[in-house]
Amino acid sequence: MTQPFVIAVDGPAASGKGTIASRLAAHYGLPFLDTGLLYRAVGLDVLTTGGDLGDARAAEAAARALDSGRLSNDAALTSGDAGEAASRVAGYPGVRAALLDLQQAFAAQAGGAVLDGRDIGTVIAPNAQAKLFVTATPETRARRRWLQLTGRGDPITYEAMLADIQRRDERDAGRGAAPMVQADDAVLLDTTDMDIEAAFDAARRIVEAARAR
Ligand SMILES: Nc1ncnc2c1ncn2[C@@H]1O[C@H](COP(=O)(O)OP(=O)(O)OP(=O)(O)O)[C@@H](O)[C@H]1O
Ligand SMILES: Nc1ccn([C@@H]2O[C@H](COP(=O)(O)O)[C@@H](O)[C@H]2O)c(=O)n1
Repeated sequence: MTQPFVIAVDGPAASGKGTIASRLAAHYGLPFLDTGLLYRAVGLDVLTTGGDLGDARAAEAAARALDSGRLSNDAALTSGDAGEAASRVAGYPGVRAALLDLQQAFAAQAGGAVLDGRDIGTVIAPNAQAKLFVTATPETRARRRWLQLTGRGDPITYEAMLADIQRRDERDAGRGAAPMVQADDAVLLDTTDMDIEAAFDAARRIVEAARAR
């Protein structure tokens, strides 16, 4: 890939966007940022310092103080609690503003980048050359996340997982600040009936079509 190339991958929780995005990054030799980890880290920081997720100022302060270098290899960030905390703090415009420069700088790297999240194609990298909106039914996503979490010992039930996914979808799509929405120029990829291999192949074809434009 000779020209800078930005691939924006958005979609709801557990749709498989991170799996697809990291595989696209490896395939094209591009750096990858899972932007959900930023919001998860902020949410966890509020909780671990005894703060209140309902306190926008505390969340904004945590976002401004965030050390993005600590995002990899922190298993706590992938817990269900971190996901719930992330979606709470992600609704605060001050938190989103504090995390904006870091994400836009990542997207602006020479050569390009792959980012996944909720607002990559709409806010962070509106000029991205390839945009995907990855989705699947809530039941499919809940099952995938339930298998993932129970596989590592989390005792959550499928029913609780589905309720969590539905609550998060509503919050992410319904908030005023950078809501989760498919960008007008994003290609919808419904992975409900696809395994990981088929979903990656479909995503790669979408990116190839965008590169050829
Ligand atoms: N097409 C697929 N078929 C079956 N399982 C899948 C598929 N895609 C992803 N998975 C699995 O579903 C789980 C969630 O996938 P992933 O983490 O990629 O979702 P995500 O959309 O990035 O989630 P998050 O909202 O946490 O960012 C993982 O265990 C992953 O291996
Ligand atoms: N660009 C983004 C990325 C994430 N969020 C919020 O964080 C929560 C956790 O994200 P995961 O991708 O790790 O599930 C998510 O529910 C969003 O509320 C965001 O707002 N913008």
